[in-house]
Amino acid sequence: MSTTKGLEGIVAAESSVSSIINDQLTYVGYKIDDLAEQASFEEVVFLLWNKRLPKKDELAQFEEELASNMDIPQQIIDHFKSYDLSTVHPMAALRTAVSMLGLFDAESDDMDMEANKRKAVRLQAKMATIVTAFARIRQGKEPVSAKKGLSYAANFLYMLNGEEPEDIEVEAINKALVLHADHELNASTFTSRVCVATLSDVYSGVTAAIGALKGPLHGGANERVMTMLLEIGEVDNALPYIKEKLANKEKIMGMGHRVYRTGDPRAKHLKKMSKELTELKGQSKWFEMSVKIEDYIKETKGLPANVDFYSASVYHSLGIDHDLFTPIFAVSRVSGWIAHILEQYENNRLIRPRADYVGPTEQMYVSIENR
Ligand SMILES: CC(=O)SCCNC(=O)CCNC(=O)[C@H](O)C(C)(C)COP(=O)(O)OP(=O)(O)OC[C@H]1O[C@@H](n2cnc3c(N)ncnc32)[C@H](O)[C@@H]1OP(=O)(O)O
Ligand SMILES: O=C([O-])CC(=O)C(=O)O
Repeated sequence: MSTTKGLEGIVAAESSVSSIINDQLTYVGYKIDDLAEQASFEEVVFLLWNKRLPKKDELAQFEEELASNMDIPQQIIDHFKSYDLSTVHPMAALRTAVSMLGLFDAESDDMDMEANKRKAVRLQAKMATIVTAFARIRQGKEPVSAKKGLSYAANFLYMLNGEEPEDIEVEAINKALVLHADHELNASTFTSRVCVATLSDVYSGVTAAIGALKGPLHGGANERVMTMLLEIGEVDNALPYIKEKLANKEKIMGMGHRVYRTGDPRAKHLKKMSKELTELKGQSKWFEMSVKIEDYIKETKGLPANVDFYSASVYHSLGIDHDLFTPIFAVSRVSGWIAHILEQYENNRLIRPRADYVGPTEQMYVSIENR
């Protein structure tokens, strides 16, 4: 048997959720550039789940459904309060909380498609609340409930900070949520599909996906980009720092991609947002430093910046804690995970590849006394 390390280039599913063709990303055939510039996150979630854009009244109804499902069980809040939160990563808390959510959902194991769609709304709605409640509780504050009439992006910031955000902040979060919503068969989405292809439930699929997103080679890279920028400290230190990392054969976080060769089409939108926001907040050094790194890695290694690279300085300029960057990714990507989970259920077959055995053969068993 021949193997392809990391399953590179292997087509493992048919999907009509999103596509990457010639380095262009579309959601259900709509260009990411159009969606990033014009769509609300709620519109994009509707699109991914229904494979069409909503009409005005459908969108209003969907927004209302999301907004009215944002509260989370008090037991999850109490559970958060019971940890030593100084040692808990919010992605671990999110992974556990989503698994717990399944325990409070009477339809958790109902595999009917309509029941799965109802769970989808509840899960998408509650993800933002889980992340923001965790963030507040560890600061010794009480969680803030969602406010009626605010968009999903605005409510995320409202529940995080306890005050209504500025328009530009909402625009930045909405754009980030739109850009992160789906990405074909990335590692976490593949994980969710493998999980539910056993006919396990939606909560299991999403819990598994959160675990996969957490790693630094995937969603966890955005937090590490900020760690790197902080270590660099000043624009003039950027290139010596990067050269030393490369000399030590270390990877530069936020750079490179398994699929994109010429560039990640999402990065330019976040780059623009990063420039605007860092200038507005008097922190343009984070943007300038990022540009230096991006240019150098592109020139010397031919590697493009990925979606995680500029999202770091965008979130930092919004004053968001760095370990919440990956949870924000999850708050968006859960929409894509769910779209893929529903698609998997619709045309399911167990996902079970083979391994090429390279261990010893023909071993003789020796009893424990004689080893
Ligand atoms: C939302 C997302 O998940 S986007 C990806 C987020 N992850 C990151 O930003 C982490 C940094 N990037 C990486 O680790 C990689 O580019 C990945 C994991 C994204 C994709 O990698 P793969 O397709 O598996 O490529 P792989 O890791 O095998 O690297 C191929 C070569 O490019 C180099 N390379 C790839 N990415 C980087 C990087 N960020 N910095 C330096 N070198 C890199 C590798 O060292 C390797 O070089 P070699 O052939 O001389 O050994
Ligand atoms: O597709 C991938 O491998 C990683 C990625 O960019 C994403 O999940 O958004």
